[in-house]
Parts: sequence; structure tokens; C-alpha cells
Amino acid sequence: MLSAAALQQSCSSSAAQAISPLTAVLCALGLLIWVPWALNRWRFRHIPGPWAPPVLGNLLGLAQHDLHGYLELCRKRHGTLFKIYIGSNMIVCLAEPGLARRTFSKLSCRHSGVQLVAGPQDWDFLVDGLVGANGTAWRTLRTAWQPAFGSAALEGYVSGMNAAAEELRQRLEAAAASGEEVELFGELGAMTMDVVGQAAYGVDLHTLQTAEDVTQQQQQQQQQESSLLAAIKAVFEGGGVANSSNYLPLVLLFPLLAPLVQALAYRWPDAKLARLAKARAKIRQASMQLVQGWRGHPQQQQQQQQQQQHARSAGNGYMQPAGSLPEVAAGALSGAAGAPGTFPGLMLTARDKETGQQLTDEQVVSQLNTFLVAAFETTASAIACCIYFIAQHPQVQDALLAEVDAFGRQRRVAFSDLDQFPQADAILKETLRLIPPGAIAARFTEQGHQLTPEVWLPPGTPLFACIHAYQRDPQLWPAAEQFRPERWLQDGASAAAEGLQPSTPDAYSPFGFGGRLCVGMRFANQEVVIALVRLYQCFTFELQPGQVPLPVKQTFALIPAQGLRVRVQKRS
Ligand code: HEM
Repeated sequence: MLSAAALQQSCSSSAAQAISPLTAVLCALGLLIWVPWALNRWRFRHIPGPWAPPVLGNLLGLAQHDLHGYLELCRKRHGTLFKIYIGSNMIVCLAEPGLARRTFSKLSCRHSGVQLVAGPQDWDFLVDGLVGANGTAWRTLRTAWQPAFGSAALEGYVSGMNAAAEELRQRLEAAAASGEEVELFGELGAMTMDVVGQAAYGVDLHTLQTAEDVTQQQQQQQQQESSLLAAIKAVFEGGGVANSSNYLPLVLLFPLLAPLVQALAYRWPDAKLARLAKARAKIRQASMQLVQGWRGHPQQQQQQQQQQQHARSAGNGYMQPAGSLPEVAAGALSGAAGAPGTFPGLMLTARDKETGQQLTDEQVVSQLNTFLVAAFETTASAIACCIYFIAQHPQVQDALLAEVDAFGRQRRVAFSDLDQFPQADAILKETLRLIPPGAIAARFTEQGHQLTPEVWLPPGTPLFACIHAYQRDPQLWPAAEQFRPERWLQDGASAAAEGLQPSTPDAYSPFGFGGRLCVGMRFANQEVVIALVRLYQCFTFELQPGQVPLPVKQTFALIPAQGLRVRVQKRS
């Protein structure tokens, strides 16, 4: 038996142990984890969802099924309103499209789900760009962006899109002749990057040209552009959870420690993070050089003076878009990138309604980079997936070829021709239904929000709209898993479309909702149609084995996980 003295000694020594610094740190950590977890569980106890242990949350399920697949699984198991935990971060998920539209159209603040998934180190510039901005900053930027996507501007982009599609066609000629397998998603990515490079940066990224195409006079300019291109590629390759920094799991598991982890990551970056940081720095440096060059553009200076006079006399508008609309596009694709009216020109002259202040150089750079990120993989994925579905459906391919041939095998698509391709349009719509590159949209509640009569969301609650999940829901879509482009043909002659319509128009929203609807929607649609027409004027594509169903993964967009391997067949 222990004597009273021994017992006292043992108690005081365990008391001393209990308050050792290590124990105190562990207790604090425990509290940091448990308190938010318990609070969250209590607040959202009425919302069903998969079992989620503290700290890990549903990360294992997410790793196993990827984000889009996991949300679809949850929709099947838990209904159309459920919650998931990404690490310790709780997210309310809406897979009922009417509720998603009503809620998301009211909430204009975007939750940076991108940062949760990809990590804070990957896409920091998005926060200052249109995708990540919120509140007044977002409204100011949105007004500045809008003219670059109006009808007149879109018309001006057509020739650049045709040129990029034509360059891709030329590249594919060799593969058609040799019969070699081609990884088409990569090729399409080069094409969309070329289009974006011209529209957003006003430079030709020469993604599709071979070294022989380059004249000596172009070489100096191209050195800068190709280093930009290499950096862009490195950033995209580093995107997504799998390729992200090893610090990412720590951020997901311990969100409250994110600032500390971030500080550590920047102080002692791992190899992946160091590579990404170098690439991002290069993009920023190249973009900054372009911006500063554009600031010195004579037309730009003249425009600025005119704007200052106008602002003084008119008391300033919410935003002063620069230049006439046709100039926007014509300039953007002619290389006079900083000129008033081009996309960079619009950004350089945009003014805040309240303060009259222009965007800083850093903010302009963020808009250019945002354009690139938002437009590059999304559109390449859409085209690749169209081709994937067409290759599996000979009747759909025949209808498309008939449409293309009726238009002409040699003709280039003009802006006024774009409504002549209902088949191509229907193929795109049905592809975006089954594989939407924007598989989720994200918001958070700025103030408290009554989601349903039973569920009240406190301020700061993150929400996902599960676009991918409800666009495949058999409760909403007849033949939900089948590729049936005829459901989109509106000509009345298409009797087959009968019975294929969704039970509600809300069931289709691949470009999002309300004020935050994708600003590049029409840009993307016309780029896809132009590419499909040019490619099918000359080729058809045969899928290589082992790709049905097509494996997809979530990076910034939902994209073919291992590309798209095809053989190119030249049309007779
Ligand atoms: C097939 C191609 C594309 C798809 C499926 C797509 C889809 C989406 C989706 C789902 C959103 C979120 C909307 C929301 O939160 O309600 C979005 C936002 C956005 N998209 Fe796209 N997008 C595509 C192409 C493009 C292109 C070519 C651009 C060109 C710049 C672009 C620029 C943007 C921007 C800037 C936003 C943020 C808008 C804002 O918050 O105000 N997207 N897109």
C-alpha cells in the first residue's frame, strides 16, 4: 500500500506533469480541434450527411471518390440537402436544383472552395481576381469585365479562335497520316491557351507553333512569352490535391492553424511548393512587365486623360469601361493588348465608383491570371469530352458531319454563322450536363440565411451547389446517364426529344447562377463550336481502348484524368 506521503508525492508529480508545456500545447490543440467540431456538429445537427470523424472529416471518402463523385454518392445516400466535412471544414451541399438556384442567386459571396481543395499556396491570386473577389470589390471588377464578353467583343474573338483551331488541325494532319495515337486533351489545352493568351494577355503564346514557324524577329518577344507559357504549364501541373504541397493536408485537417501552416510553408517550402512558387513568380513577373508596358502605351495615356476629364465632368459612374466594344475584341486579338478597349485596356482604365481609384498593377495582373485559369482547362475539357461522346455515338457523329458538310468543308465560321450549328450546340449542352467542368459552385452566407423552413444557416456558412450530382439525377432527368443530345434540339421536328426534358429547367446550370453566372459563358460556347466545326470538317476520332467510362478528376475544373487518347482519321 502507498503511504499518505507517497500518495501526495505521486499526486503532486502527476500534477506537475499535467501542466508541463507539452501537455498544455496538446490540450490547446485538442481544444482547437474539438471546440469548433462540437459547435459545428450541434449547429448543423438537423442536416444529414456521411459520418465524419473529428479532424479527418470525410477526407478518406473524398480521396477515394474525388469531390464530384463523393457528392454524387452523398446525394444518393443522404438526399438532396446534406453536409460534408473537408477535414474540419463543414460544407452544406445542395443537390436540389431549385433550392440551389434560389439560394445561390441571393448569395453573391463566393466561398473559396478552391483554396480548400487546392490549398492556399496554389491559387492565391484568385482571391484578388473576379473569381475570388467578394462584396464591392467583386461588383467593381464584374462591371469592368463585362464589356469584354458583350456581342461586339465576342465577334472580334472569332478570328483568333478560328486561327487557333486551324493550327490544331494542321498539327493533327501528321497524326492522321501516320496513324499514331494522340493525347487530344493536351492538344486542345494548347489551343485554348493560345486563345486565352491572345484575349487576356494580348500575346501569342505560340503554344501550337513549332520552332521552325518562328522568325528571327519574333525570337526576343517569344523568349518572354515562352517563359510565361512554361510557368503557366507548371502552375496547372501543380494544381489539384494530388500534386499539391505536402502542407495541404495540415491545412485541411487543422483549418484554424492555416495561417501558421502557411507561414511555415512559405518559410520552408517543400519541393512541390518551391516549384509552384517559382512558376507563379514568373507568371507575375511576366504579367507585370506586360502591364507596365501597357501603362506606357500612347493610346492608353490618351484614354486615361479623356477618362479623367469625363469623370470630373460627369461625377463618375460606377465604372468607366474603356473604348468602344468592337475595339475590345479587335485590339485583344491583334496584339495591341494594352490599347483602350482591349481586355487589358479595360482593366487598366477601370475605376471604382465610390473612390474613383483605378486598379493597381497587382490587381490588373490578378485579372489576367484569373482569365487564364478560368478559361483554359474548362474549355479544353468541354471540347475533349464532346469528342469523347461523339466517338461513342455514330448517329450523333453522322448528324454533326451532315451539319458541318452543309455549312461547307472549307468555310471558316463567322460570328453570324454561329447559330447554324444546332447539332454542335446540342452536343455541347449534353456534354456539359454529364461532365460539367464547373462541377460545383461555392458560396458562403454573409448574414444568417433561412435555407429551408427547418434549416437556418448562421453567417459564414459555406455552401456547395452540386451541379454535377443533380445534372445526372434520374429523379430529374429521363435517361439521366445516357448521352442524348436530341433533348436539346428545339426545332420541333425532333420528336425524339419528347420525353427527354428534365422535370425542371433548374436541373441544368453548368455555368452557375445569378449575378455570379460564368462571365465567359458565351466566349466558351463559341470557342467550342468553332473548334468542333473545324475539326470535324477534316477528321473523325477513334477512342483508344480502356477509356469508357472516361475517368475524370477535379483540379480547378473537372477534366479527363488521364487525357483523351484517340486515333485521328482523315475524312475523305
Ligand atoms: C465550358 C467552359 C466553362 C464552364 C463550364 C464554366 C463554368 C463556370 C461556373 C460553374 C462558374 C461559377 C458560377 C457561380 O458561382 O455561380 C464560373 C465562373 C466564372 N467563369 Fe466560367 N466556365 C467556363 C469557361 C469560362 C471562360 C472561357 C471564362 C473566360 C474568362 C470563364 C470565366 C469565369 C469567371 C471570371 C467566373 C467568375 C465569375 C464571377 O464570380 O463573377 N469561364 N464558370
